[in-house]
Amino acid sequence: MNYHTRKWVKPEDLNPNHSLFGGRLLQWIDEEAALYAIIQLENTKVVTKFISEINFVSSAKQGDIIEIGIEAIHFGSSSITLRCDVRNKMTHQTIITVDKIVMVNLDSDGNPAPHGKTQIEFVKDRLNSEL
Ligand SMILES: CC(=O)SCCNC(=O)CCNC(=O)[C@H](O)C(C)(C)COP(=O)(O)OP(=O)(O)OC[C@H]1O[C@@H](n2cnc3c(N)ncnc32)[C@H](O)[C@@H]1OP(=O)(O)O
Repeated sequence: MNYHTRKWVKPEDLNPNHSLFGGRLLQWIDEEAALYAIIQLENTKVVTKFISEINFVSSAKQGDIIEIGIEAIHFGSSSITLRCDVRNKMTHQTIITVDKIVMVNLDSDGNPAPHGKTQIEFVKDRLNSEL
């Protein structure tokens, strides 16, 4: 799993108990999943279809640095299924796990469309193959 994104937990990210607000974390995860799917599928019209059970394992507090990891676990016809782990950057303690996030590739009319992808690709390899 690659941890591409780091976040610094700030006062505006906290709940009334002064720990990281779960809704904020889910917002960050959804955006990270969308970015990951857009890059993999090479299409900016991708939406979140399904998010499986979410396990809040531990909390984060103000000042913590957390990192969001995403990996693709299945390539469907129009969909890509992702797994997500969020952990404390310094201690690697898990904060949240999401087993399945299904993102769907859309055409210009907003309908599901085959993406033609079958495996994880890296942008640097795509650029090298264009040389
Ligand atoms: C990043 C964001 O913020 S996006 C904003 C939030 N998301 C949205 O607004 C999406 C709203 N939903 C929709 O517009 C529609 O449900 C669509 C276009 C995504 C999908 O429409 P559907 O009629 O369900 O499409 P369809 O039945 O063809 O399924 C499309 C794919 O999703 C998968 N899928 C559909 N429902 C589910 C489900 N409940 N769980 C897992 N996968 C599912 C299907 O298996 C299919 O994958 P495949 O082509 O790889 O086999």
